[in-house]
Amino acid sequence: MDRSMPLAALRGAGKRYGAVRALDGVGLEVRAGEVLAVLGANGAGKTTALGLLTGRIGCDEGKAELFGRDPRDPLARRGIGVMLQDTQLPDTLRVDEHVRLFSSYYGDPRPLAETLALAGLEALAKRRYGALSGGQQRRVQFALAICGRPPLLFVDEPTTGLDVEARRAFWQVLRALRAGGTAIVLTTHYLEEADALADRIVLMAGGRVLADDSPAALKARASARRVHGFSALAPEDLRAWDGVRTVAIGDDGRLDVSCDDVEALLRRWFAADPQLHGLEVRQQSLEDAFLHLTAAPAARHDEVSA
Ligand SMILES: Nc1ncnc2c1ncn2[C@@H]1O[C@H](COP(=O)(O)OP(=O)(O)OP(=O)(O)O)[C@@H](O)[C@H]1O
Repeated sequence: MDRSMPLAALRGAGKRYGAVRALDGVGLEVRAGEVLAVLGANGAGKTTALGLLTGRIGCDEGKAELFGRDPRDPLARRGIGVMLQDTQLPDTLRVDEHVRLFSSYYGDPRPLAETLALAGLEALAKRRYGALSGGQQRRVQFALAICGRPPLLFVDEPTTGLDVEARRAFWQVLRALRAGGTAIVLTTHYLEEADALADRIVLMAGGRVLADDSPAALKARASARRVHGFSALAPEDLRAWDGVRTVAIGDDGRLDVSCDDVEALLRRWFAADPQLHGLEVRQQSLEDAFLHLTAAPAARHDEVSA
């Protein structure tokens, strides 16, 4: 396979469920060795995007690629490990039996002990799956996703419901896998998780990609300050100015401008619009940047990067 080719990609991908547009023209790429976090609120389309990339469901529009093939091609799927949100496994099998069985599907599986250790299951190897707690069952599902040494791992909201300690321990394991060359796509609701783990964050809302950037670049974007004010000027006027990053119209009708240099912006804004009033200046946090990006669609469409 061409080394510059992404391991997996969505290209203009759309998916409908009846009247619901779960995905709408989504493009994203997963590159070798990276951790890509797909971040978004409930219903943003994260699981659907993972479903298309892993071949569990097909696109209605656009296409999905996995190792340059259709993700539904078993040859492509052989190279991935997947941990979904809801996985039903037989209750009566023991943990080690589950892992052995799954490992037997792969040509070059990890040794059982290594898989159990990575998933934190050493002490639970002889327990029946049905006798495990929810968090422990998640660990078994994770073990099954990694036992085949896949070069590309998909994990759907892996830490939802885990306590803080278990979440941190899981992050360590993902970091170790990445250090060993595994590319990882994880979906999460948690900004902190995406920030802690990801090389790149794809932020989704309403079935669309709102941002696709490194955490550092997103933070830099968030380091801008926001100025709100009632103005006779149109958003397009301000967008053309130096140092203005984004302009949107807020719920209260004020223009909402993010910029690098507040003083320079205000000098120019007052000169162009002496009636400017209702001013408010705020520092933007990372949380703010995400809330702002995932705001109501009307505001979202208004927003254009400067
Ligand atoms: N099988 C389905 N049938 C009908 N609607 C569906 C189906 N799967 C997903 N949807 C809808 O598609 C949209 C996107 O759902 P999806 O599960 O991809 O979101 P998500 O970002 O993973 O959400 P969550 O964080 O809650 O898991 C939602 O509006 C959801 O209700």
